[in-house]
Amino acid sequence: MSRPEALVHSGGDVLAAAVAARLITAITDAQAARGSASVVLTGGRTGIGVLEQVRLSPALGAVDWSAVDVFWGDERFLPDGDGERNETQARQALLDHVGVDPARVRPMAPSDGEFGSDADAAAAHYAELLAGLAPEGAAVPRFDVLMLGVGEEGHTASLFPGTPYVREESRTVVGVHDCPKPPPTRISLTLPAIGAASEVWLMTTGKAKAEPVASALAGAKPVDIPAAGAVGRDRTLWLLDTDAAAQLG
Ligand SMILES: O=C1O[C@H](COP(=O)(O)O)[C@@H](O)[C@H](O)[C@H]1O
Repeated sequence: MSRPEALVHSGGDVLAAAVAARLITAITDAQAARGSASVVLTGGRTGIGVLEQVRLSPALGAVDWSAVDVFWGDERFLPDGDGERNETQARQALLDHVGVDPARVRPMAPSDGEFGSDADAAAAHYAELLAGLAPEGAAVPRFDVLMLGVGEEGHTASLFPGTPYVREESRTVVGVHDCPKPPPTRISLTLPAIGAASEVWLMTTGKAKAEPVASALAGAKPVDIPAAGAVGRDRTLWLLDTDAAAQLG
C-alpha cells in the first residue's frame, strides 16, 4: 500500500495535459516491460478531459493502442450509447480515434444489454470478467494505472459516503443503487479492487473539491470520504489544480 502524494498544477487545462503526458509514459513503460498495458478509465470532467488531451498529444503515436487493455472503474447504468455513460464519453474523447483492439476494451454493461435493468447481475458479470483475466490467486487483472475522479461529497468511482458499497470487503464489483448524484443506478469497482492496482491516480479540479480533497489527504475514513480509501499498491497520486488543492495544509 502506498502513501498518497499530491501534485498541484496551475489550472484544469494544464492538469489534463500533464496527466495525459503521464498516462502516455506509463502505458509505453508498461508496454516496453511486458508488451502490453492495462488501464482503468474514469468518467467525470477531469477524467474525460485527460483522454481528450491524450488524443491531442503529439506523443499519441508512441503508444501501441492495440496492446492496451481498457477497463472502467465505474459506469452510469444507462442504455448503450447514452451520452452520459462514461464509456460513450471515453470512446468519443479517445478510444474511437486510436487503434484499440475492440476485444481488449471492456466496458461495463448498459441498462439495455444482456442483463436488462439488473445492475447487480451486470456487476457480477464484470467481476467474473475481471477474475478471468486476473493472475493466479488474484481477483482482478494487474491494472497498471487506475484513474479516478472525486465528487464534491468525496465519492470516487461510484462509491458514495455512508453507503454499504464503500464498506464492501469481498466483492470486486457492485451494482450501486439510490446514488445521490444522477443517474441513481450505477456499477462500480469496490475499494479492494481499486487497491489492487499498481498506480491509483485521483484527478480533480475546482474549489468545490477542495474540502473532500483536504479531508481525504488528512486521513478521513473511507466511509465518510470514499476517495480516501483509494490507494494503489505502488503509488497513489492526487493530481489537482490550485483550486482543488486550496485547503491542503
Ligand atoms: O459521476 C461521476 O462523477 C465522478 C466525478 O466527476 P467530476 O465531473 O466531478 O470530475 C467520476 O469520477 C465518476 O467516474 C463518474 O461516474
